[in-house]
Amino acid sequence: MKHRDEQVPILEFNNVIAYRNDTKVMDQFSMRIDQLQHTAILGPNGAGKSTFIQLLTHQLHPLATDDDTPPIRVFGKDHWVVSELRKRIGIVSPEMEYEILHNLKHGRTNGRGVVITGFFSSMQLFAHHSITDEMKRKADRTLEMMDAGYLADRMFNRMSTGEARRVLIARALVTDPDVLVLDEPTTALDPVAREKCLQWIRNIAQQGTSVIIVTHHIEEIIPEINNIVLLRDGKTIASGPKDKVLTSKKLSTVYGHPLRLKENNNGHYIELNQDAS
Ligand SMILES: Nc1ncnc2c1ncn2[C@@H]1O[C@H](COP(=O)(O)OP(=O)(O)OP(=O)(O)O)[C@@H](O)[C@H]1O
Repeated sequence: MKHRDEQVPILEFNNVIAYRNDTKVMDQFSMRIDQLQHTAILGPNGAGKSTFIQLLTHQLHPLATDDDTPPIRVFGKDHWVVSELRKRIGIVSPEMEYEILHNLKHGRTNGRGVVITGFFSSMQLFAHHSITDEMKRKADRTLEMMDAGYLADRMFNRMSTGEARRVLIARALVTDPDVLVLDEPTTALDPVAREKCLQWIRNIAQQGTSVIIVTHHIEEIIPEINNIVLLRDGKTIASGPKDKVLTSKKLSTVYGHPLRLKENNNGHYIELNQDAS
């Protein structure tokens, strides 16, 4: 069980304004995620989801506020040593998958090696990284937790997309983070791999790690998610408990098209209202 100060929110974004090049891509974006909440940040293409992740990892910085209130606080603090922050927030994103594969062109790394990069908050292993036996054992244990022990010695660029995704989730979990952030976790997975991936994420959430899923796929909202943030054009359209925010009306607003929210045994999905123009 993790030791946490349950009074301190995991994340607070207060009227965040952010630019990419000269374009304003976050415009007064506010939200809060408390400890023990599992959250989906949902929005259409271009809503600002990748921007949110870049702000979270300090790859991008928000504009300072007029009154010096910190626009972003993570675990109650507005200043972090990035490598320390990355150990407390495990992230899995398509960009990371791409970057690790790209780096592998310059060297061969197996599943264990990819997981070990999580200890160094890096995308590849360098000669100066001193890898301990305990790190190797922890990497193997974390892979086994994801039913991926058999991938420890397999080269990363010889894995299927589903296998690589599991290894990246293990990489994100190897430092026992408080929070796991998943950017469109089931993209490019076949239906079986997708269901398995969602089941592992459910297990992780049930074991006490806060999960944040950033996505435009309603289907990725696992039952454990109890907090929803709807994002469009860099602004918060709505946020709060799932039963209040995940409605046909609010989703129609966020996606800019009339639609109906449906639910079956597998979870939520949407149907477009074809009568609407
Ligand atoms: N480097 C950039 N320079 C200028 N504008 C950018 C840049 N990158 C993204 N944007 C713009 O910022 C806005 C938010 O983009 P972002 O990638 O965060 O959205 P997203 O929700 O992740 O989209 P998707 O679901 O398509 O990945 C978009 O309008 C996009 O065109």
